[in-house]
Amino acid sequence: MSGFKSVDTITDDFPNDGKAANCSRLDDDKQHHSRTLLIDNYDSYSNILAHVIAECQDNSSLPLTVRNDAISVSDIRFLVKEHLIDRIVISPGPGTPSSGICDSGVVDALLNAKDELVRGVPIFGVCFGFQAIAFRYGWDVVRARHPKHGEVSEVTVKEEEDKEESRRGGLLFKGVPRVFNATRYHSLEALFPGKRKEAEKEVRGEEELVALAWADVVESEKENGGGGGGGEEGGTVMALRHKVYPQYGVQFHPESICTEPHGKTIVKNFMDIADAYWKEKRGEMEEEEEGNETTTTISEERKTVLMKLVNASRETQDKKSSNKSSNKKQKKSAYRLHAREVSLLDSPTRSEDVFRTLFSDKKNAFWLDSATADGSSGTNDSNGDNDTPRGRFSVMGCQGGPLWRRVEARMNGKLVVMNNQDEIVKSYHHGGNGSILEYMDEELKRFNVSEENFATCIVDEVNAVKDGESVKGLPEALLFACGFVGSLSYETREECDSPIFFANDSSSNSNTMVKAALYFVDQAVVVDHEKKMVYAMTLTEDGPETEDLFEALEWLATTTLDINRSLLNKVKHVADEMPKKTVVTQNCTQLAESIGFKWRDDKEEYMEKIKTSQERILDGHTYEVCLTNALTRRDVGAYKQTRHLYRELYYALRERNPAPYAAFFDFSNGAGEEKAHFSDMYVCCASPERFLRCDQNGNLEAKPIKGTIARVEPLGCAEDVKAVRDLQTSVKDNAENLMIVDLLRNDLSLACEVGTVKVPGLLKIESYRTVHQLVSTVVGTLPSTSSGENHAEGNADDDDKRISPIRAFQFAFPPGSMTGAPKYRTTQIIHELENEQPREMYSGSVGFWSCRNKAFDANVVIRSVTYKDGEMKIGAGGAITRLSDPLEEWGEVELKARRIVETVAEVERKLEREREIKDYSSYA
Ligand SMILES: C=C(O[C@@H]1C=C(C(=O)O)C=C[C@H]1O)C(=O)O
Ligand SMILES: NC(=O)CC[C@H](N)C(=O)O
Repeated sequence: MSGFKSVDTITDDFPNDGKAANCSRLDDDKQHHSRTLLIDNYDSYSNILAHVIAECQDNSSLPLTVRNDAISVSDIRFLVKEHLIDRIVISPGPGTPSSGICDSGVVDALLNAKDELVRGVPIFGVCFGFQAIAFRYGWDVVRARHPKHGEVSEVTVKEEEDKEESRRGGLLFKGVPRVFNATRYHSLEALFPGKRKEAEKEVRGEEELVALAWADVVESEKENGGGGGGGEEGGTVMALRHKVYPQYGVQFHPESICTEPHGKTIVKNFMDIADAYWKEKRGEMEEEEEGNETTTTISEERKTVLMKLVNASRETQDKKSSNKSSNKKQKKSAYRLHAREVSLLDSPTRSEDVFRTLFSDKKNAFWLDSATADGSSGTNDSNGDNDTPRGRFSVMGCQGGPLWRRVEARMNGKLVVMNNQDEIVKSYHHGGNGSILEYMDEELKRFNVSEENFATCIVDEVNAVKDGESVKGLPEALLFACGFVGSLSYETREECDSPIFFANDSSSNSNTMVKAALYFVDQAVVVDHEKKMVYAMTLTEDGPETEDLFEALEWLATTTLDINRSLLNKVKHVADEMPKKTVVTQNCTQLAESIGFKWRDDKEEYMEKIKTSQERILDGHTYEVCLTNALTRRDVGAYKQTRHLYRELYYALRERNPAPYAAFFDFSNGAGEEKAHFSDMYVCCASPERFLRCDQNGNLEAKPIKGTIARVEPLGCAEDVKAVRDLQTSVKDNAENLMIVDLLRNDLSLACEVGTVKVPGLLKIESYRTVHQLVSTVVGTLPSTSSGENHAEGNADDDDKRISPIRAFQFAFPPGSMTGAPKYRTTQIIHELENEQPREMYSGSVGFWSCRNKAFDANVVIRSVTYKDGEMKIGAGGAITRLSDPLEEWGEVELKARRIVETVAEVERKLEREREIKDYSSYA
């Protein structure tokens, strides 16, 4: 597998980048502050494990986390000797310990270290880590008889009291019921060598490991603790310990949401065992080490690097706690938000009317559309299981005022920025590596709208609100206060922890591909569906009455007039023109082909790829693969015609497939400079899935979807209700979802404060026009310094140290529901299976990144049709697990693409008819 870093380099992209190194030894009182080294085997659950460890450590400090190829045994020896670490946790991970360095990096050498100092360090291995320990002591690590991914099993713990273990300060399972539930993610298992076939049996020394717990135990074996050492006729070994060294391992995942609360107890028990061990051993070891100065053989340079990491992780923690109370003075923001409001009360007006009246014929129009909440079209057809509103605000606009920008980033690092006069103001390779996320972060820092400004933003009432209170100021729940809106492609992942390797790197195709298309918006219209209000807002430079300010106020006045016009001017809706239901007898593929589309992988090819994905799963390389396919069509139409088509397409799509995170973007490129520098694109998206939202206070929320079942007409009938039940009880769908929930917990953990990552909603049903979905909610909170008042300070030094909301986005991107887990390895597998084809906007994220404290709300781009430079594209896919049936998965892909394909077919038919009538009348 390409892309793995070498063993003896510590990566500079380590998230805890620290200050200048300080090689001094720790003060004595900190010395025995148990420090854990977490070796991350490129897993997608390591960050949650880090949080669990932090919760178990005295001062909630995070472990020192290092990838398995970024540290050497000599490094570890140095850290132990300097009392900088005194226990090691080996994370889960893809692959097998039997592959040696390839999958396990330093782990293999660590477990095989000869010197007592390193051998003596207490070690706790999780899943891959567990298997690595077993492998080290001669067990076999082979394909499991009962592979499980995201499934919860009963684990039975050996009951007898173990004197040796108690001596070390307690048992690994102290306080855990004898039989408890734990989540498993493994394809391989550790088998006791004695159980191997006679012919293969090797002569080995005394057994060094003791099995402590089992799963998959048949009833008759429960009596004797689960089948001895584990083996063909026994259960699957779930926990082990070494007889002499304080080394422990568990095959299940203690950090999974479904192993709570026992997972944490087990980790804490390991910590206690390690503490007790050191109490007894430190003195002894030190004496031995006295005369043995040769054991740490790393260079001064290397020591500096290691100290930098240690200090950085310590600092992160200190910073988190100390900055909480700091109440630094706010520097005044240089930009100001102005707004006016129009009431929609007593009016049947919908956001579609507002968009059509104000922006339908405008250049660079966009619409972040909470379509499910939009008046009559928004039949919020949830079955009541999850009644929270799925989208309260819609944001729309077009080419705006003096601060407005059009931005496009390419894969080759090029960034082009155009102003509202159609002049290119910037065209460069940003920061040397073209980081669009960095660019956005910097710009949002510059344009920050302080909380004070947001709260006191004067909102002129246009229509006095009669009944009920009149609203003063913008609603607190509104995160958007101008800022970036747009679309980040799936390939933006190259700026995240998900490197891309194109075999044909030099091909101009991969280089000039659009990575991101955005507008920096300084004028926008916001519809509040809940309060039935419309706001026009604009961002201006703060200061005395400038011409810009005058123009901004004038824009507010004319825009509110236009909004009023949309109240009177009842526009034609798609709903009025199109049949609600079409009777199409062709299947999705036939229909798509009949209008000129072609799948990238036809049914046979796709099913073959599903099988390959499953092979990779069974080999232990991945637990779940979100595989996707794409329908494409070459479509070079006249500019005007294309613009018209995509607007009509979007109106129809939102009507026929209302979704809470829907969006329309006109990224067409007109003429002149714009044509010369920008791609010609449209995004029409009816996504039901929120990727990530961050509010003004740094509270993050992800709502991953996994589990899809078709609805049965008439909606709500007994069969339709049965479909909900089937989805709720499906082992496969529940497992898929749990895997992604744990993945998202992991992805939020990297940025969030320890103890804040929670799952307030697990496996809830949401129902849409054509499908029921299983949805979960994962939340977390950024350290308080990263949000709130401090942003306005503009103090670069301070700001750089904080985890900005965009960094949190970057840590979590690409959406885990579109990759599967573990993300790092799985995205590589996907890249290979999808013929190294970029997914482009599909699978990426559309949303806003606001000037209000960098709050953002971004979806997962699915159920979409996109257009770029002459190609129309509809992506669709689904999560593949060991339990997937290839034929059913193909059906799911067709199901997801179907409504989009139907909509394209219908709209084109309608436009064709209109053209014929027009031609006919002009002829007549
Ligand atoms: C890949 C798609 O959807 C993703 C996969 C889902 C699933 O496997 O059930 C559900 C929602 C999305 O996260 C798609 O719609 O194209
Ligand atoms: N979660 C894990 O660590 C998995 C370990 C190993 N790759 C397996 O599949 O069994």
